[in-house]
Amino acid sequence: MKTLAEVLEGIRGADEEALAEAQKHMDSLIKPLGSLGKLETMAVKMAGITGKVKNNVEKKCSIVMVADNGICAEGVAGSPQDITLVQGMNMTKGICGMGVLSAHAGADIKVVDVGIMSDYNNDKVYNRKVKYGTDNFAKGPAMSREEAVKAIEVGIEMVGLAVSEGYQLIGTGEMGIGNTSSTSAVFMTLTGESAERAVGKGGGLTDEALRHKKQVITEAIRLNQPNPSDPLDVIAKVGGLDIAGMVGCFLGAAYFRVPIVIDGVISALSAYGAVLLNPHVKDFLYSSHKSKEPVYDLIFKELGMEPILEMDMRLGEGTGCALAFHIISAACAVMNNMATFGDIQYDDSYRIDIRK
Ligand SMILES: O=C(O)c1ccc[n+]([C@@H]2O[C@H](COP(=O)([O-])O)[C@@H](O)[C@H]2O)c1
Ligand SMILES: Cc1cc2nc[nH]c2cc1C
Repeated sequence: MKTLAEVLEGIRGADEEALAEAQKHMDSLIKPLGSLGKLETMAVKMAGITGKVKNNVEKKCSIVMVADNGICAEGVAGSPQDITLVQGMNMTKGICGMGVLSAHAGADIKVVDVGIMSDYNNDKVYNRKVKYGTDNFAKGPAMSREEAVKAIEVGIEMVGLAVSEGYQLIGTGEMGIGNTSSTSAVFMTLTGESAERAVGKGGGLTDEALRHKKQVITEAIRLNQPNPSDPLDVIAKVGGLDIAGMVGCFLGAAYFRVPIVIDGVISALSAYGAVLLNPHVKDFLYSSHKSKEPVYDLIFKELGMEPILEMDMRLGEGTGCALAFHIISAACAVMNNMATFGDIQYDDSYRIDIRK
């Protein structure tokens, strides 16, 4: 099993030679230059990850980090806290939103208990419980730095396992009532952003409850004083085990050189955390849908990325990744299967490149 330190040390950026070769092949295909837009950039990006121009992403899975968040005690979430456990179990049966959409996309699911607050009987769950839910970060740190590192290493381990099983494309997912609070708290600390702009209604809140959520998060940051230039300190003090587990997935994907898809707002924040820990991680990231939770846009601006779908979704779980899988696979089909001008023996010198 890889440690966080080994992974941070071992991550390398995109394969520049493969990127250049892939761009050359893409530009030789029978179409106006750049006319397949993001499908082109997605297919070329894949080459930078794998080192190969042509890639197959048919074997794919989503890794779902399930954990409880102690901040729920403050009344910041509209859903009952035990939905975390209930949905975690439902995910192993494939009956929840992400289960149905993943099956539809031909993707497998790995459900990981990185911190559910209760015990259960389900051997389909990867039990990697770091602790029985985070502590309430309105009263003190959510967890210790060591626990945050352990949860990150769970994510790294799960991606390593998926890669050893032959998975070629990884999705991220989470289930953790209260985790839009930790997501906003981490982002506000890292960037200095205000609660007004960075806190939303998550799974559903009244306007009054939203005002309370903003207050609780602002106060919690003041109480814990996380160090904005130390992402691990921030994740430990005002983050969550679900977030830490996903940070580990993104770092692991970069280390093992496999493409990984960002899901909704919690996943986006985790990707941002991983990029802060090692900027090369960005070379391995694919976006999916734009989450309706307001901090999503702020995170994506920091990441310098754009979502590929706008579907008014805000369920999380890994639902957006399941949709993106179809499109990433389509991008690879373009690179793999379209003919070149050379193949059809047609002179392409008339083509004008109107890309910026
Ligand atoms: O992924 C998103 O963009 C997203 C936005 C809002 C809510 N969620 C899901 O809802 C839960 C968190 O919402 P909340 O209100 O309990 O903090 C968590 O289990 C997420 O899967 C997910
Ligand atoms: C049922 C349910 C499923 C969820 N999945 C993510 N957040 C959720 C919140 C609820 C309430």
